[in-house]
Amino acid sequence: MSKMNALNKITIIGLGLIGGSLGLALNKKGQIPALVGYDLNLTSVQQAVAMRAVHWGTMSLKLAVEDADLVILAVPVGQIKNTVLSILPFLKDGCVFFDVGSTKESIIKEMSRILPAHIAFIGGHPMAGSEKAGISGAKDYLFENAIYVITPKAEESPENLHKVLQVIEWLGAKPKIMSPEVHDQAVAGVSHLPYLAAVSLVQTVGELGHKIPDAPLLAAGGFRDTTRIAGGDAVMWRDIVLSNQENLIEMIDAFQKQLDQVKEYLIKGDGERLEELFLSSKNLREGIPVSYRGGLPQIYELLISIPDQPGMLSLITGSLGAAEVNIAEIEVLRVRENHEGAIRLAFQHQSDLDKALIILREKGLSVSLPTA
Ligand SMILES: NC(=O)c1ccc[n+]([C@@H]2O[C@H](COP(=O)([O-])OP(=O)(O)OC[C@H]3O[C@@H](n4cnc5c(N)ncnc54)[C@H](O)[C@@H]3O)[C@@H](O)[C@H]2O)c1
Ligand SMILES: O=C(O)C(=O)C[C@]1(C(=O)O)C=C[C@@H](O)C=C1
Repeated sequence: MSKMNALNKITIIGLGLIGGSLGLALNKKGQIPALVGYDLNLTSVQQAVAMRAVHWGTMSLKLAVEDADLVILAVPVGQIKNTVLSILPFLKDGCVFFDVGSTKESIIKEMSRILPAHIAFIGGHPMAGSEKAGISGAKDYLFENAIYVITPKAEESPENLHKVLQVIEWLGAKPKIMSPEVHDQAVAGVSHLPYLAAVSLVQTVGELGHKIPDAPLLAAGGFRDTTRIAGGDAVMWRDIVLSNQENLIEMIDAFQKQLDQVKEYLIKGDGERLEELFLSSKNLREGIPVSYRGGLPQIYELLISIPDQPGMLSLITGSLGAAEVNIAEIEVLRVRENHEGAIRLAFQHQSDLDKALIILREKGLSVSLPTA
């Protein structure tokens, strides 16, 4: 990067899940002389410094942003405009704003109304996250392999574009340039509708719980997987859905049509059509790239069938631990009394998976690799 384009000071405004994760990843990369954080909440600033998500933090906006080459806005969508207005007086010429907001069209329009010509705004949206709000959930690997959408103006300077592309590269993410309008239509379907569907599912089961108090007790993996995102922050999601109203209403109509279709097949008892629909959905879902796991790095998995007897878990973890095989994730599946259960293990490296296969089979365990 030439001196003119240097990123000597980057400031992150909003040190929550996304701001904290950005800071952790950028700090780990070690390329930025000054990585500074600001948040309305003092505890978040203190935590960010303690976790080394920033080099230093402050509750003074002026100190935070003066001399910054890039200001990353990681606040809820509804806070972006006011935050930008309060920062503007302290910025040096040539500073670039880069946001992470989940919607783009309304933000970009607002920015073109309020920003002077010498301050650039490049819209961004990392397609990775979690339902955990706040810096405690921040992870340095959150954006690895994730798509990072940017929505620059057609006339944006190559120098400014280069700055945000450099940051995306440091995060290990994959940049994708889109128009704000197309981005918002796409995320209405792949991100915002799933959140509303999860909310509606949770509410439906909540109501069922009034009639059958034990029903929520029976909720297993299927319910948990399809509703995880409903645990997200209410204010963040309120801002997101309100800033993508029209696209989302269209998506809700499309979703309702799908539900009506299934309902019609059910009423008619049309097994053939239902099977066709389920098969086509299975195929469509399998067509979604698997190397990308919502921002998590590639992992290598295996499944172990285990008899229902004490000590199985410690046998597995103990024998892998003794061979210094590092387990990244462990999940106990389908364990019912007097039945075989299964354990899923995940590793960060293919070499760990290979070693684990040998060790566990030597212990007489039935180990398999999951199908795609
Ligand atoms: N959570 C996700 O999965 C996800 C993924 C991609 C993008 N985003 C977007 O990232 C942004 C941040 O989301 P998050 O999940 O990190 O939320 P979060 O609640 O974890 O963090 C937001 C942080 O911003 C701070 N904040 C709020 N208003 C502020 C203001 N006016 N000035 C300074 N700090 C302020 C809060 O104190 C908090 O620390 C949102 O715009 C969201 O749409 C979220
Ligand atoms: O929770 C996750 O795994 C996410 O990826 C969060 C998620 C999404 O589901 O689309 C939610 C909102 C964001 O704007 C981007 C990502």
